[in-house]
Amino acid sequence: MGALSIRNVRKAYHQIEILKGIDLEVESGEFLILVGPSGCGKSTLLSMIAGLDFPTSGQIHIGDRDVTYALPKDRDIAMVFQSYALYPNMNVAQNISFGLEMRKVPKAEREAAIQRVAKMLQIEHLLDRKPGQLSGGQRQRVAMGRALAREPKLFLFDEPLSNLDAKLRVEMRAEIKLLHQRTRTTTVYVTHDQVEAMTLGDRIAVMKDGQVQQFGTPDDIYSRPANRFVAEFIGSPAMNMLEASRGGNGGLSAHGVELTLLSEQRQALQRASGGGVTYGLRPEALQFADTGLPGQLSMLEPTGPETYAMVDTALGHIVARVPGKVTQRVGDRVHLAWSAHDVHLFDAASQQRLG
Ligand SMILES: Nc1ncnc2c1ncn2[C@@H]1O[C@H](COP(=O)(O)OP(=O)(O)OP(=O)(O)O)[C@@H](O)[C@H]1O
Repeated sequence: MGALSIRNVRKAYHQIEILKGIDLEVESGEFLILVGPSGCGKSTLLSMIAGLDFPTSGQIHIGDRDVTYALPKDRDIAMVFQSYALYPNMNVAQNISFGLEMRKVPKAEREAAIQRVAKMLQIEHLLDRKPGQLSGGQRQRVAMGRALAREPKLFLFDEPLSNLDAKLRVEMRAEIKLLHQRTRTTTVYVTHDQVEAMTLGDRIAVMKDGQVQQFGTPDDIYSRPANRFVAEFIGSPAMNMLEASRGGNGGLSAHGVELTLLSEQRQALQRASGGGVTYGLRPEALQFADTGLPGQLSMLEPTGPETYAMVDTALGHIVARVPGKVTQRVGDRVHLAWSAHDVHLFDAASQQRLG
């Protein structure tokens, strides 16, 4: 049995089903990401795992215990929220040890836990300060310290970095990753940020409308998105989607342009429910070349290490993400080239992956 099992969990509020049968098995020590657009039910699912609310049906097991209807205090979990929820009148050391005190942990053990956690998070010099005297990042670290002090079975994070500025977010993201590598505590982490999802997760559950669209490693999700929604949600800029149709010769064409395919992709096309197929190309799969799909450069967005180039082609606007600076200028005629290995095919009607 895994560290956390979620079995056919459904939740309705006022007859509206918010979670529509969620199944997830999380292994011991794993870092699971719940990601999806606003309102897809990530936080609702996390509250069921935490015991802040109960499912309408289904079961939740932590280890071999059925905790579906157990209170939060009986689940051996620790939560870190986006609002740090520190006690303003207590100093950092007291904030860290408060949960232990409530559980009647002896003083010597509490002191040892404060030292262990403070060392791990490098906040030893802040132990006497009140939350009001700390920066956002330091407060977030204290909030994590409080959760870590208990050595819980399960660590739950609800968008813990969303209140931090961009630079601090990147730093704290790396710290959370290091912390997990050190403690190997099973973790469930909610975010709507795909970079956090890809960089932190051992596995990612991509959610939409109360359902898991795909559950896999970051590489699975990026390299073999299960459907069009996952393909467009993960990756920035988003995957280019070209509407194509099956030609008489077993291939694909769009606006009279023949699209490159591998032989296994031609075979996969036979699973399409109708004639319509969506041909997906990630911006990073495209290069400027001497020959290929012609188009006109309509916009350039240099970011420093790479440039996003918008090209108007017979197949529509296509975004290419090319390394470094580009020598071409807006208005120039260019050619786009790609390898058939980088093509993703989706059934236009069902939006499911074909190959
Ligand atoms: N207690 C509640 N009563 C009624 N509806 C609720 C309740 N809690 C959540 N919802 C609804 O459930 C849906 C999912 O909400 P949830 O907070 O889980 O989404 P989320 O994916 O975490 O979104 P966000 O990224 O915006 O936090 C929303 O439509 C929300 O309005």
